[in-house]
Amino acid sequence: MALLCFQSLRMLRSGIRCMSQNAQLVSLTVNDKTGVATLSLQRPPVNSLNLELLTEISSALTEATDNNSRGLILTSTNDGVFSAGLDILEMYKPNLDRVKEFWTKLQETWIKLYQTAYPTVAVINGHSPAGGCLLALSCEHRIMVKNFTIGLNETRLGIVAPPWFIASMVNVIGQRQSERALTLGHMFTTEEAKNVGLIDEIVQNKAEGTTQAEAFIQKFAKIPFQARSLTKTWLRNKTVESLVKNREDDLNMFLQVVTQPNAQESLGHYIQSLKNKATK
Ligand SMILES: CCCCCCCC/C=C\CC(=O)SCCNC(=O)CCNC(=O)[C@H](O)C(C)(C)COP(=O)(O)OP(=O)(O)OC[C@H]1O[C@@H](n2cnc3c(N)ncnc32)[C@H](O)[C@@H]1OP(=O)(O)O
Repeated sequence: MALLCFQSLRMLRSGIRCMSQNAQLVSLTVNDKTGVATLSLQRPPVNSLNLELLTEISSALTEATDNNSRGLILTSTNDGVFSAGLDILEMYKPNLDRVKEFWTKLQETWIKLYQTAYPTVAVINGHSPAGGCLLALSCEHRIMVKNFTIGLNETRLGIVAPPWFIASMVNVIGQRQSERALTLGHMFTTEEAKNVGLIDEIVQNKAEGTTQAEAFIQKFAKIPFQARSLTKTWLRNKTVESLVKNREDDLNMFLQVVTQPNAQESLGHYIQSLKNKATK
């Protein structure tokens, strides 16, 4: 409690204000001097994206919009894992109603993040596989701490990245590099990611990443907000519309793929391998 009060006091002094008071799996703060919001994922141990975390991310994005944020930094409270991607337990031996709700919330969260009017920067302060990589790809700028990995590794799990995951990657690194990386399920090191254009900057730590992220957002200070946001909408519209118009088909395809006996078997082995690794 004392620590909480001390932290709140320190935040107030630095002009940082807490938003999303009810959120538990994310924290949303805003810097009152710059209007930049910071959305931090905080679902231990690895920020795997389950229904509840996605729900809180989605609400936080709306709150940042309602608060007229000038920009948003997406990061993790875990220095080591940005996000482990989708929570595999949501897809393994799933309850049908819940898994439908889960996928629908993932679609909604991606659509919102991909289309925010304000500039978005991912400060990737840890590993970022699959769904974690998707979150980062959806931002406009990616800053990554050295010595971690990022990529769409779905094929390694015996599942496939949906077309909108693929499109998000192609829009950043192009067809050729995406084809090579996604079919192999390649996880790029920070340096490889920079070389291929998957990330924009390499930093030593999260604090440096945050400073750089604020500098990126500051570049838009003199650009009229609406002109910027409409340009972004038009640039990204084709990608988003292809999901918006086919959400039901996409859900059915997901259910079909993920409930295949082969996919379930692969997911089961993968969960076991993660558990074995964790107990070593
Ligand atoms: C329309 C077309 C059809 C579409 C079909 C499906 C499309 C699906 C699309 C996307 C899929 C995904 O996002 S799948 C998730 C992929 N993620 C991964 O492969 C990452 C796996 N995790 C790791 O590699 C590591 O955990 C880590 C590098 C992220 C962190 O390593 P660290 O050493 O710090 O932590 P541990 O490995 O010890 O893990 C701790 C703890 O967390 C559990 N864990 C890890 N990842 C996940 C996860 N993604 N979901 C659920 N749980 C996860 C791990 O098992 C450990 O648990 P225990 O402590 O209980 O042992």
